[in-house]
Amino acid sequence: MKILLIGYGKMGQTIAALAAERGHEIAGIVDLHASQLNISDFTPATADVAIEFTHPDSALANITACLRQGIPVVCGSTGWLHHFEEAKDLTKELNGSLFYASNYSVGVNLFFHFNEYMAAKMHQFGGYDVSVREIHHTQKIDQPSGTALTTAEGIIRHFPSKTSWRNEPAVADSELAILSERTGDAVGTHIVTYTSAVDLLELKHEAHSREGFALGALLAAEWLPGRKGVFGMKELLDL
Ligand SMILES: NC(=O)C1=CN([C@@H]2O[C@H](COP(=O)(O)OP(=O)(O)OC[C@H]3O[C@@H](n4cnc5c(N)ncnc54)[C@H](OP(=O)(O)O)[C@@H]3O)[C@@H](O)[C@H]2O)C=CC1
Ligand SMILES: O=C(O)C1=N[C@H](C(=O)O)C[C@H](O)C1
Repeated sequence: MKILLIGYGKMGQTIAALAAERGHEIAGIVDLHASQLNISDFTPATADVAIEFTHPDSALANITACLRQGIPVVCGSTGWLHHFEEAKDLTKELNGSLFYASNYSVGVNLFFHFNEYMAAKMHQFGGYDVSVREIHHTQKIDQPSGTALTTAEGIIRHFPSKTSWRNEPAVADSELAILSERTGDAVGTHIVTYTSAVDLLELKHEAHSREGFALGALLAAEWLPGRKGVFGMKELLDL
């Protein structure tokens, strides 16, 4: 497959290396400083699919440009989801193909699945409070992480005494605290903690490298072409 890489930072470079191992060709690289190319230089004849990992402020514009060029796009950038409805509407209007995941790691998507199951069970038995903690490298721009937000949304859907989240210790019982920590080059850790008067239960995912994210993004890129609409890891992994 010919893959257009948009963003050639930590993720773009990890994906490029793994794409080569999987026999793919890099059709081109679009990056703020590492390349002079633009998305408008590419068409479906020159790129089968684009993979976008850039910045919260550029994700929507990059997705829009790919959709306008008719190139299916796999987006991994986080921190832009307040624009997700616009991206969905444009995908529909242009009969395009968009894949989005706040986290492409297969392990994290299993974590999301177990998180929802656990929230429902913990609420059913009662007596527990719940919080979310995420730990990332100091270069990370958005806070809380996209993965922590997906986790929080999963809890709020299944644990009805939490109705909103707050990115600091909770003030009201109905608030789900998401605590964010930035340290060194931590790749990404997410922990859900339930505490009661008598015990503590935790669900934790810790990424050891970026290769799990890169593999998931490539699996999505291999799966997306030929499918029209907006998709995510639940469809890809049949979770
Ligand atoms: N969904 C997932 O599984 C994962 C998501 N992410 C998310 O992916 C994004 C990128 O992460 P990461 O690779 O670690 O970040 P980096 O900062 O290492 O890389 C981002 C790259 O994008 C470039 N860039 C910035 N703006 C644009 C633009 N408008 N067009 C093209 N390129 C641009 C940057 O250039 P320059 O450095 O010159 O500014 C940089 O090379 C983040 O939002 C992060 O949260 C990360 C890991 C996994
Ligand atoms: O910026 C990162 O590094 C990561 N971002 C994603 C997020 O915001 O959840 C996924 C992963 O945790 C790494």
